[in-house]
Amino acid sequence: RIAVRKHRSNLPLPPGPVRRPVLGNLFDVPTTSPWLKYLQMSDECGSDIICLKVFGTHIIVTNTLKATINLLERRSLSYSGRPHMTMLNDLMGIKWSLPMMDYSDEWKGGRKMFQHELGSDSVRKYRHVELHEAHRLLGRLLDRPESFVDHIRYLAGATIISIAYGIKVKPHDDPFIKIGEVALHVIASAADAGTYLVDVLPILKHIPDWLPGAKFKRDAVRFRKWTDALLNEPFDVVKESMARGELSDCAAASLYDNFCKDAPDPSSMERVLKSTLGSMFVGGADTTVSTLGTFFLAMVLHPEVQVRAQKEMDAVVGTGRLPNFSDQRSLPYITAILKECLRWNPGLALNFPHCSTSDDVYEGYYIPKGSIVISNLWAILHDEDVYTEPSAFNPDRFMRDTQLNPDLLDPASVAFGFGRRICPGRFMALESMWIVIACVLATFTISKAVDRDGREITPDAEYLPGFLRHSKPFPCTIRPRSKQQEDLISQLTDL
Ligand code: HEM
Repeated sequence: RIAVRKHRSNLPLPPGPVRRPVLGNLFDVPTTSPWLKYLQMSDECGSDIICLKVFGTHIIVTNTLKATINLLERRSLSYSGRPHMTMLNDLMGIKWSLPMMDYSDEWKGGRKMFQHELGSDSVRKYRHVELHEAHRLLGRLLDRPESFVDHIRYLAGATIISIAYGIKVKPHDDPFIKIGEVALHVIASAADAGTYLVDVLPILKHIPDWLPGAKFKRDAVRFRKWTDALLNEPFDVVKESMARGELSDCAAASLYDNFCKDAPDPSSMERVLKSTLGSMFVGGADTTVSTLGTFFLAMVLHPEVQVRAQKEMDAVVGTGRLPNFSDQRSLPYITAILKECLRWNPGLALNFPHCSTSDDVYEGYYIPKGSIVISNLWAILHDEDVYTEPSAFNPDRFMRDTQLNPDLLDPASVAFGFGRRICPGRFMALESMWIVIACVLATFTISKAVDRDGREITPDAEYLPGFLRHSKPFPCTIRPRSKQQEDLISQLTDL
């Protein structure tokens, strides 16, 4: 049943499921594969924008590119806030981080610093770090191919820690990598909508810690140790290196020189610097893991794609060296694979929620101030009017003749969000993922694992629950393509 409700503004809210008294749509908020359920609601309502109401809060979901761009980009001034999440912001104290920060001058200061280091041009100065970490990944894949997911996670952490803080992590068991992994894990579990009742009823944050129902407060104390460590510990190392005059070639050094050194109020700029670096760490340590995991899965399931990619690689790079960034233009099919990974199984199926900061009217519907606005990225990236057979993994869709087709919607313009809150790490993420995919395809063949009876194991291509999507663990075989490729890796001097 569909409800069209008149609001006091006299205009209807966007349509949505019928509301129950008091609880509203509490039981209509989907917990599994919400992107599919929201799309279904949208079809049932005959509207690309729908509304659910939970305890007085309006949740607006945009299911098409048109509606998303019209709200989050064309009216970005009114749609760039973030909803307040009591568990993360107040109890775990991560309101210092850019993704959680409200639209404010402090947020603008952090974005400016981000842009200064990781903007489309400036990010190029960190290519040597991305290449170095890609090489280290190859070495690890040679030694312990079965742990490929751990290696990708290590790569993501090591890359961002090096770029942000100039810290070269240890080859194994690095304490900063550990901090990143645990902090990201606790943030992800606290961010999952519906995990903590205190997010729905913020008043609960005042109940005493010892009450049986106050487990969330004890969780928050435990979690906060890790998120505080993420913010403070690498920054302490930066300060020590700076005091010794040894900090260079990283975002911390460059931002300190450009924003803090001669600032009228250096200590307040240093606070922004610290939280910006922490935001790089938070944003960068787990996101690329999701898309690179999808890449390994896709290669196992689609050997024909891998064969074609390796043919392109051999024709351009040959077999006597590894690819580097200067090969990018000559390797369009490798780029097409990355685009298809972002589209086929986007890291975030639903965009990080925005919050509207003024009343608005869109296509005759009333959108009240304070609404939570969620864009259904998965629905946009699986729109069959744009991408034929959207559930198929087919990088060729991005090719025209032998080049990239500029007319097909680039998944990167969707998967990283929209408007003023668009992911500021996207250029770095794209560069880092591209070089990893290129280096892996140049040196290894990824294929199905076989069971004890010699039968191939086909992964079921399922994903774990959570707002950041990681594929369920699957076995696969990762072997060097030839002795020559194995030697190329063993001879790398920067491992
Ligand atoms: C495949 C990799 C990645 C994906 C799919 C991704 C996706 C996203 C998305 C969808 C958002 C929300 C945008 C919005 O609200 O409209 C976001 C925000 C953000 N991302 Fe990424 N991201 C990736 C990598 C990174 C990296 C490598 C960094 C850091 C270097 C980063 C840092 C951030 C930050 C700080 C925000 C919050 C921005 C704000 O609220 O102003 N991300 N990302």
